Amino acid sequence: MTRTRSWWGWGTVEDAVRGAELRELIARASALLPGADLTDHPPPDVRSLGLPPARIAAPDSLAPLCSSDPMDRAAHTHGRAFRDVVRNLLGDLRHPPDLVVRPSSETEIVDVLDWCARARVAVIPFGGGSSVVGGVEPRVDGDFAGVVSLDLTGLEGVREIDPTSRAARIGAGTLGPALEDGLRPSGLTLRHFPQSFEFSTLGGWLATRSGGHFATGYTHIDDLVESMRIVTPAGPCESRRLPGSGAGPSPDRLFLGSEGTLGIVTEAWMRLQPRPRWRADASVHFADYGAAVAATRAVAQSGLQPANCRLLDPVEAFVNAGTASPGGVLLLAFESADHPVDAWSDRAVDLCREHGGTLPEPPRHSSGDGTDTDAAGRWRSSFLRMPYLRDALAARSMIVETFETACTWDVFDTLREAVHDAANEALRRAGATGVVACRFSHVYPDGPAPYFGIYAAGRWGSTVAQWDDIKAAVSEALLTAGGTITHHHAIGRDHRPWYDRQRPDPFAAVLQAAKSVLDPAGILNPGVLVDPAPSRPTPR
Ligand SMILES: Cc1cc2nc3c(=O)[nH]c(=O)nc-3n(C[C@H](O)[C@H](O)[C@H](O)COP(=O)(O)OP(=O)(O)OC[C@H]3O[C@@H](n4cnc5c(N)ncnc54)[C@H](O)[C@@H]3O)c2cc1C
Repeated sequence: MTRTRSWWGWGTVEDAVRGAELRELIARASALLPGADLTDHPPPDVRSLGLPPARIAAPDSLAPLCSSDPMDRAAHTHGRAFRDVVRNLLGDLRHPPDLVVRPSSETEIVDVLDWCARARVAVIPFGGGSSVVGGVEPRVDGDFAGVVSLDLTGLEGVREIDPTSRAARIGAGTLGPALEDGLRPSGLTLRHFPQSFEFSTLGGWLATRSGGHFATGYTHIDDLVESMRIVTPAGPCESRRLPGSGAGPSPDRLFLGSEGTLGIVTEAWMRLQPRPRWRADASVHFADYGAAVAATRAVAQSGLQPANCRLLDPVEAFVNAGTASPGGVLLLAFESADHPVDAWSDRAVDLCREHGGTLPEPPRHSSGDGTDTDAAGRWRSSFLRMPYLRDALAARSMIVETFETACTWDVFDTLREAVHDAANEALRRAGATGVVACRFSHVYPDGPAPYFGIYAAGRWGSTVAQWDDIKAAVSEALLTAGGTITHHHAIGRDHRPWYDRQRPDPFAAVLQAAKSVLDPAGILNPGVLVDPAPSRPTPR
């Protein structure tokens, strides 16, 4: 069945929450927040939005790649954060792109960049459009004649597989499912599964340094890339395929996380792995959250490298897993393509027991052909379903959003307390009732990546302002307590005030210098990550 991408919310129109699933969701929200007004606010008709006319027209040679269709422009106006979805529902599309441009080759990208530099048009690279930090939003200051959204999904496909070195050359516009489908006949996988997997692209992952859902080991896109090809306004740049190299600073590291400000990633050689066959998983309950954190740290520092090591605090366990456990629940999983993992799982469970953990059910072990086991499959589909549930609640005046960070273990307790205090105070200021939940998305030997969720009853028409106030407060708390403004969601436009304070000044100057060399006209994603250096008067 063909599916229609939603212009305003997550995923496809056909997959929106409805029927029994919707009734159950509303019942759960009412139980969590009694008295909340959960009246539905459906999306407006795009034709009624009255988008301003496009300010620019492409030259005839590029016109076939360009669309000024209102539906296209509306769908490329925002990313897919909570605040994006709500603004779409409210019909608040202040900064639509003038044109959506769809190249399908590097030559076309070069031609588009040439035209935009000449005509002073800003270019916003757009992969799947799943940014949650305003990274694809044409909110652009400066003297630009207009803005184009450069939709890169035409650069798609697995183009070449090297089974000997276990790597593949893949087009940057390839969406997650097509990428894995292209690799499947080889028995290999990229094994990179961000929650946005279905509607985000390889180029977007590289440009934002995305994090997959595995908790340790190879889960960041950074570790999976062998070489990258980038088209910059100053010319193409391609790194050599190498398993490792000590030849100076890494060129790939300059472009990883550059968020479309230095060039367009067109393709990359990515490291592959065989599909896992052996699995073991366990859920450990705790009576005390401090003990649960200590157990998680012990597992993270044990060298066992669990695929999943997701500590849910009691609120998160209740809201998202329907489990009541006063100290939270640690979800553990191990997997391997090569050997049974029971011994690793048993050792991790022993470590948890040493910290007071108990297992209501014995650990599960399985082996198979590399497709999901029932439990893993169920977990993955509920994980992929969450953004649809968020949209249904956002349309019913709820504030449902996440933010994430990473910190060293020694400051985690202080950071968590500071975030809770800041969020609760902001909720109080907003007159909203709600809860703050925390889970670890990733763990490292030296610290966790805490991922917070806010679930609150808001006021329709005010939920964006209410969320922005909460977000500013918790961002201050994160930075002050020693965390990072983001662990894997990137900087975009929304995290700039905190990122500018977090990064060392000399590094900011180097980034600015790189920007002036690679994008001398400053047309690429203005406002994201770094501003062009102020122009200096020419010496006489
Ligand atoms: C529901 C939901 C769940 C999410 N889960 C995760 C998660 O688990 N892990 C995670 O890391 N992130 C997650 N995200 C954030 C987002 O999906 C990631 O940042 C993702 O990597 C963006 O990919 P994209 O293709 O959608 O890129 P876009 O959103 O289209 O773009 C993101 C940024 O990259 C730039 N860009 C895109 N393509 C290119 C290119 N080819 N060359 C140069 N620049 C480019 C854009 O200009 C923009 O600045 C989630 C978002 C949502 C809405």
